[in-house]
Amino acid sequence: MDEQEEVKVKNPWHRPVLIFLTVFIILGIVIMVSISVVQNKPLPKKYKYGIVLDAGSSHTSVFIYEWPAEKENNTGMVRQIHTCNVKGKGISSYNANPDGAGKSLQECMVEAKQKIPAYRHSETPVYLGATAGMRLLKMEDETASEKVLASVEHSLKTYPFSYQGARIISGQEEGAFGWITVNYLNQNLNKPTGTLGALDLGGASTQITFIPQQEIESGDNSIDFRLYGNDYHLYTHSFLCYGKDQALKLSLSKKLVSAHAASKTDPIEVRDPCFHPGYNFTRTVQSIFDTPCMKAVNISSGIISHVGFGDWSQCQQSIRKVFNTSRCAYSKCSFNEVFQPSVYGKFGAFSAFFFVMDFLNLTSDSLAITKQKLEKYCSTPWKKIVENYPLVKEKYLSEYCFSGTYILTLLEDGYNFTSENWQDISFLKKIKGSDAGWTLGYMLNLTNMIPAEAPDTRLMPYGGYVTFMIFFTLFIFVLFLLACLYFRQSTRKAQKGII
Ligand SMILES: Nc1ccn([C@@H]2O[C@H](COP(=O)(O)OP(=O)(O)O)[C@@H](O)[C@H]2O)c(=O)n1
Ligand SMILES: [Ca+2]
Repeated sequence: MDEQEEVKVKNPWHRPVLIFLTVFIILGIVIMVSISVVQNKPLPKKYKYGIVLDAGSSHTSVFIYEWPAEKENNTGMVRQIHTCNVKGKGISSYNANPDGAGKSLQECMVEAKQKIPAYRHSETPVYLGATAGMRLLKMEDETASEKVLASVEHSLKTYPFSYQGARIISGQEEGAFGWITVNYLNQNLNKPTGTLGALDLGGASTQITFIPQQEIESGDNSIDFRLYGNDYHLYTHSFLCYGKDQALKLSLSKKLVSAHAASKTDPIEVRDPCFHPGYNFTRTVQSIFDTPCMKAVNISSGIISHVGFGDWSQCQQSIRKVFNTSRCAYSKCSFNEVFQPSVYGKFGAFSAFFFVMDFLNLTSDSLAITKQKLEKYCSTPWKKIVENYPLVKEKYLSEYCFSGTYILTLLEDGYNFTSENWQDISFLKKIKGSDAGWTLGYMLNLTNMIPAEAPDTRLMPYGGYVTFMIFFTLFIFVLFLLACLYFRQSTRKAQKGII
């Protein structure tokens, strides 16, 4: 046995074998690390696309979305890359000329073809959702609304995309998908953080959606979702006819009816505190009553003289008359006998809430200051307003005093916001570059891009994984070297002992 050990210690091949082994191991580690880096390198990003047309009461917008093909189910991955505003009015205005509705989409759809790479066209879904303007047309003339939808369907099918349907979405869908959009973009859905309520103001309807702290007493106002493994129980309501354009007609019709009762002049003069002093515009009675939101009235004169006198507090009084708050069959209501729990948490207010408040520079003041500023704005003479904003169309310019006052009254008297929680409302247009609105949520839902359960995630991110592998391999290598060193020393000791 001693003889054998002596032979081993004195073996002349011992050192070259050790060197060879070390080089071999280093080479092995280098190869292993290189393969792991190459293997796990992220592939060049490929994108997928989706198109949603928001056929609103006042106009149609085309939204193009993009997302990395391999990360479909991760939250916050879809982003808006382009919008196109269709020229002219909303599709519901083509009731007498349905073919025009489809044709109106042409320019924006051609633009969509240019924005999306051709190899993706055939797999890019296109959805059209129509909101309150078409809901009203359907109530007024169902055949006309079907013809308009058939016309936009025919038009959308002529493009190389994957047509997925054109339909009137319900008020609940409009509210719920707006809520999903803002919370998806804020990446609230897979975290235990609070969610953001959604306030959407259109021309013909308005939506309020949030997670309440109390029970939802009416089934129509309740919506349940399971998203990324969390259950959401939402309150939502859509008020048809309470978009800002329809609300203006409601309010004007009430003023017209009382002016008609009091005055014998022809045309009837309607004095309006919601329009600037010096504003004077001739309207037809028909232009106010051309909506199913009101019962037709028997007013002989076809013409009214609409005269402004700019008094904010009287304007608010007149607007309060369009909200019926006298009856409520639940523990609490917003207005028109609609159940609404107390508003709770933070809210994002978008669409016309933002356009109007942004124009009036009222997006970040307290409720008291907001009222003061609005009062001053409404009392500014019309001549001065026109001078101050030469680039804004007079029709839009004339309505901001009404719209601002309507927004305040809707939020305070309608939804029961107070000066304490006014600052919980953020007036916003976009979140991280994508418009707040129902379209993104609608597409995410229809393409199943928000899973009910949280997707499986990797143990560690790519960079962390590679770093870990390199350090771990080096660690093992160092251990190996130490072992070799130890082996060498112990054999030397053994050698000395023998000699
Ligand atoms: N730059 C803009 C764009 C729209 N708007 C208004 O925002 C509202 C958009 O409503 P909409 O067409 O989406 O109508 P709904 O179908 O949602 O009721 C209309 O009242 C437009 O006049 C605005 O005030 N400023
Ligand atoms: Ca809208």
